[in-house]
Amino acid sequence: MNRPTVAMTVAGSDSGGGAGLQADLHTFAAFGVHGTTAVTAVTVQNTVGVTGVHEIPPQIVADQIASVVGDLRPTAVKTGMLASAPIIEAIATAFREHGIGRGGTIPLVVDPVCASMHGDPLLRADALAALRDLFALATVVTPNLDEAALLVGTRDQPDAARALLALGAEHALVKGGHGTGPRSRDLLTDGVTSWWLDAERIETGNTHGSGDTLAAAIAARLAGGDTLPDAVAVAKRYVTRAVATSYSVGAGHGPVGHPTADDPAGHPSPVAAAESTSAGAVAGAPS
Ligand SMILES: Nc1ncnc2c1ncn2[C@@H]1O[C@H](COP(=O)(O)OP(=O)(O)O)[C@@H](O)[C@H]1O
Ligand SMILES: Cc1ncc(COP(=O)(O)O)c(N)n1
Repeated sequence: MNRPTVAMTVAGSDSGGGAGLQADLHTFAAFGVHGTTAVTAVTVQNTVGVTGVHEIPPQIVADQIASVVGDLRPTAVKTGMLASAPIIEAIATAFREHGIGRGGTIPLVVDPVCASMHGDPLLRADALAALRDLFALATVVTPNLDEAALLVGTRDQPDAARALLALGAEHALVKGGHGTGPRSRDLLTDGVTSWWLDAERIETGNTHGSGDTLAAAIAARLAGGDTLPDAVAVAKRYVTRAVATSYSVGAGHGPVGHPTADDPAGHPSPVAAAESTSAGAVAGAPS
């Protein structure tokens, strides 16, 4: 019997279905990956904003991780909304115990979610230090420009990336979705090689869940065995299609779409430097 590739998201629930673990599961499904979850918080959320947060007890979050890893054996993990310092600390301990992240065998994508696109907080203000500590386990950390400013004090992509690597992340992917100009450029670096992942900026207010979708797509590809730069190149192409297929629902910001991926996880199609260059990425020294 064929067994599917398995990935796990450690994230919050968005009752509006556009972001959080709902976006992650849509993304995993689009890549043909079986998605599993450890829920950190339940948000009361729609397309207009977040009006409530219920945090899950830290031990229950850790137990979900142990339960899933012990049975379904995910081959990549991503994190999204983590809510509080005690939850982050319980997750970090569970990750170390189960070989998730640097020093282990299971790659880890840390999307350092701090607020919703409406500006509603999704992380307690006193949890920033715990979140920074988690970066030492990350195969890649994927802040947007606002999160980069909050976490490392700069919106300059190369400067932010360097600061994130100094905190222990193996790779930094500083996203440019919140920038200005006709292109939406993300910077990936491991400190030696850097890649600008460049795509057209699509004119739409419906980008709810774009960051979650990018990070989940990276995790889906890592779960299928891609290298990190290959996974990011495929994921960037995917999120551009996701934004292009976004739609209006509700009165506020609609979600990105989740079209079937061109490159399902588990079916390697190496993209590395050569092909990602043709997709708009440029490899070179950090600048
Ligand atoms: N309007 C857009 N057109 C094309 N790509 C976009 C657009 N907005 C965001 N992206 C891309 O979606 C991904 C998520 O970016 P960003 O919006 O910065 O993160 P977040 O959702 O965490 O705030 C990035 O790859 C970014 O370049
Ligand atoms: C539970 C949860 N997780 C993550 C986000 C971030 O998504 P966005 O930046 O698109 O609002 C969110 N709004 N809700």
